[in-house]
Order: sequence, then structure tokens, then C-alpha cells
Amino acid sequence: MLSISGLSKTYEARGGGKTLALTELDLMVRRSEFISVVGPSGCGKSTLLKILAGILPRSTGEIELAGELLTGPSRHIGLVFQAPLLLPWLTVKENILVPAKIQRLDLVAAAKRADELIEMVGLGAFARSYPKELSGGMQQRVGICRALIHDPDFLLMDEPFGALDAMTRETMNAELQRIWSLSGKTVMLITHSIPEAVYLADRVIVMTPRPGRIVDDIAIDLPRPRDLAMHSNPQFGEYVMRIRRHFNSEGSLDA
Ligand SMILES: Nc1ncnc2c1ncn2[C@@H]1O[C@H](COP(=O)(O)OP(=O)(O)OP(=O)(O)O)[C@@H](O)[C@H]1O
Repeated sequence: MLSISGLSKTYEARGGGKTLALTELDLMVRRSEFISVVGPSGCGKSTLLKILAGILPRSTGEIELAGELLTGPSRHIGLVFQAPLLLPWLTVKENILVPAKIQRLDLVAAAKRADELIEMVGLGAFARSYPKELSGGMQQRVGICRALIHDPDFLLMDEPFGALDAMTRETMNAELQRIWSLSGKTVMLITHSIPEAVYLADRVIVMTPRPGRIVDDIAIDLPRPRDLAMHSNPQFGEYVMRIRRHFNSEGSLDA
């Protein structure tokens, strides 16, 4: 689904200063795989995601997505941000349809798909509600539907549950696992939470401090579907410890 080779990114400030954010990054992601990416703050995770989203140019390297060289924003990608950034004057369904209007998709088909997505995330009773009438977790579900409206193959998620309380976050983890298994999408999730990374992923990618490179690529061999009891599975704990060992006491990953 995705092949990255020799990727690097240097930010160049107007005054001439340079920041090497990513270096020598190689990564292959298979179709329908769920990948989590963890790494210390500032290691270049968001930079990687913005490059994949086609909204930030890379300095070196090649990226192939769904058999095409990536040269800009791709229709194969759906993006979910930390804050869902819903438009307050539009209903849930209208918000989900915003990208369909911008991309000039067939609106009859898109409206039907919006209804299906709204049902899939359990918001059937809220299609006509406004964002302020929804909880944070419900708003984030709307953000996920909006990212899926053009039926992308690949969902990129940048710390999507970071702003939610711990209990809502757990519910959303279960929800995301369900959505992923139903939709068959390939997912790349950036998270600061090691347990969240392990709980959700087929593979966890661990990045070094800036300039970010991949230091570990761990296949998570735990049965699915996973429920909350998985957190007390000894093998789950071993994966979490293996990832934690990459970070010293100053490492800024959450517990
Ligand atoms: N527009 C920019 N101009 C210059 N430097 C930048 C820019 N954006 C990011 N950086 C630098 O690049 C490095 C990587 O930033 P990035 O946001 O990708 O890290 P991150 O791993 O996502 O961090 P966090 O986990 O804290 O969100 C950081 O040192 C950051 O200061």
C-alpha cells in the first residue's frame, strides 16, 4: 500500500537556520495493515504525516502510495487530526459532506455514504445535530467519518484521541478497532500512548529523537478482536516494555 525509501526532511528558516526533522526513513506498509507510530516529542512524527498527506514537501526520498508516486495530496488518503475542527454552523451530516463538496464528488452517492458512515460509528440519532450538541468523543467520530467520505484506502491519524479523557479514549480505541475491521482500510496512527499503540496495531514503529528515523518495527502478535482485558495480558505488557526501553527517563512518551 505504501512504500517510503530514503525519506528526509530539513526545515529551512528564513534566517538560514536548518532543522533536520527526518532522516533515512524507509517504511513499507501492507494493505489493510494497522500501523502505530510512537516516538519522543519533536522526533518528526507529524512531519512524516504531513509529507504523506501531500501538504509538506520532502527534502529527499521516494514515496509510493497505492502504486503511484506521491507528488501532492492524494485521493487515497483520509486525514484525522487531534481536534476534529468541525464547522459549528453545519450539522453532523453536513460536516461529513464538506470534503465531498470541495472534491466535487457525486453528492447523492456521498450523502448515502455519509448515512452509512454515521451508522457505522453509532451516531445514527445525531445526523442532524450540531457539533456543540455532541461530546468530544462523538465529535471525533464525526471527524473520522469526514476523513472516510471519499472512501480513501489509507487513513492517517495524528494523535486523534489526545484531547479526550481516559475513559472516552478507551471507548474510542475500541471503536476505532471496530471501524478498521469493518472498513478494511490501511491505518497509520500517531500516538503518544504506548499502550494505545500496542492495543490497536498490527505493527508498532518506534522513532528516534530528532532527526527521526525508525529504530524498531515490532509485529504485534496478539489475537483480535482485542478488548480492554488485553491490557492485563502478559504478552501485551512485554510489548509495552520493549517499546519503553527505547526511551530514557526524559523520554516524553506518556505511560
Ligand atoms: N514549520 C517548521 N519549521 C521549522 N521547524 C519545524 C517546523 N515544523 C516542525 N519543525 C521541527 O521539526 C521537528 C519535528 O517536528 P514534528 O512536529 O514533526 O514532531 P512530532 O514528533 O510530531 O512532535 P510532537 O510529538 O511533539 O507532536 C521539531 O524539532 C520541530 O521543531
